[in-house]
Amino acid sequence: MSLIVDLLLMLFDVTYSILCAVVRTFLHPRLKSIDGELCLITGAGGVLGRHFALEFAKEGAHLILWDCNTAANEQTAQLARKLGVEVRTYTVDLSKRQSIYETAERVRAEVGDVSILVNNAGVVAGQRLLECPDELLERTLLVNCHALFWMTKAFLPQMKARNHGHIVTIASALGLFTTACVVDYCASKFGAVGFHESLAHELRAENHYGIKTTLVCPYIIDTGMFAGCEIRKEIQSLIPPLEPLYTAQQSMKAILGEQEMVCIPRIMYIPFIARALLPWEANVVTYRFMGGDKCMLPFIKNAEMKTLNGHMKSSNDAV
Ligand SMILES: NC(=O)C1=CN([C@@H]2O[C@H](COP(=O)(O)OP(=O)(O)OC[C@H]3O[C@@H](n4cnc5c(N)ncnc54)[C@H](OP(=O)(O)O)[C@@H]3O)[C@@H](O)[C@H]2O)C=CC1
Ligand SMILES: CC1=C(/C=C/C(C)=C/C=C/C(C)=C/C=O)C(C)(C)CCC1
Repeated sequence: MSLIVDLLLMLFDVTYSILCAVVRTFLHPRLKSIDGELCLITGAGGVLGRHFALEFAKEGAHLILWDCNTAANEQTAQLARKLGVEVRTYTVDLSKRQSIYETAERVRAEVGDVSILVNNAGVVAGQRLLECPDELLERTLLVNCHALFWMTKAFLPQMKARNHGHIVTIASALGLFTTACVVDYCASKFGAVGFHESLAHELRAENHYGIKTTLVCPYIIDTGMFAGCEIRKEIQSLIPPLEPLYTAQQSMKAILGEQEMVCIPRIMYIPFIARALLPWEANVVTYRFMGGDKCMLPFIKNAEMKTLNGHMKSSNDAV
């Protein structure tokens, strides 16, 4: 008898959550205030990280900015301070667990408890598997995936103690479906998606309803990180690379609306669902038609040129 009651309740909850999601899609959800909250952003010297810092500052959040690039991080801090919030910067190597734990300890001692954690820093090797040095492959996994464990272990305990906080994972569309020549990146972002979802379940199972989680899965963003990556020309005009500011603003809407997951643009839900529903070969031919199968080849060429020129990525002066 209790099974039938539970089943009916579950079906009611399923219907209710679908209706809520549909309503959310068409109406503007209520956005929470984060005025005065302490927000930590990793990769804050980078293009998207800088936009996040400025968007959070506009909402009145005080900032802790982490990056390995001290100069770029300071530039972000200067821009954010002009918006009237307190900003502290920390130089940290996210590929090193000890560096994360030591810097987290400093943040706790010097500033206090972080209530919003935005795991944004990310890297990509930009080479074919067999041509890529092991260290570069390993770095992608360490920065994009392992760092999520150490960051969360460092800052979640204080959130739990107050039953208040928000953990944001900047993953990727390539954490939901894959393409060729980005094995390190896809493995790390699939890892990030799995990490994020399991953590969200863990918090729910423990009734920590005050701690929110948001997973952000963007398509190509025009930041330079994936410079050259392109799909079939005719389709590219239908799905152009995202503007970094637009990506940050869409992500903010999801974060402040306490949305669990967002694909940017929304059309990225289609290849995500198709990957699960269609046979493998059906996905292969669709990708081939859309130029998704070889989209990384010009990007790899680009990355090779940059390596030959002695630097791995273009500058961060886009903001
Ligand atoms: N660009 C795109 O097309 C997309 C990006 N994303 C994701 O968005 C996030 C932001 O990307 P984007 O702004 O484009 O990238 P950027 O390269 O502009 O920014 C990344 C920042 O992280 C820093 N960083 C790299 N490695 C470390 C490390 N070991 N320790 C500390 N900081 C580090 C970089 O420093 P440095 O400059 O010195 O390397 C840089 O400042 C990433 O997670 C990325 O995977 C998701 C979808 C698409
Ligand atoms: C594979 C594939 C596509 C191309 C996806 C691309 C090019 C994604 C790039 C994402 C990046 C660079 C993310 C970075 O984090 C389409 C045409 C959308 C749909 C068919 C399958």
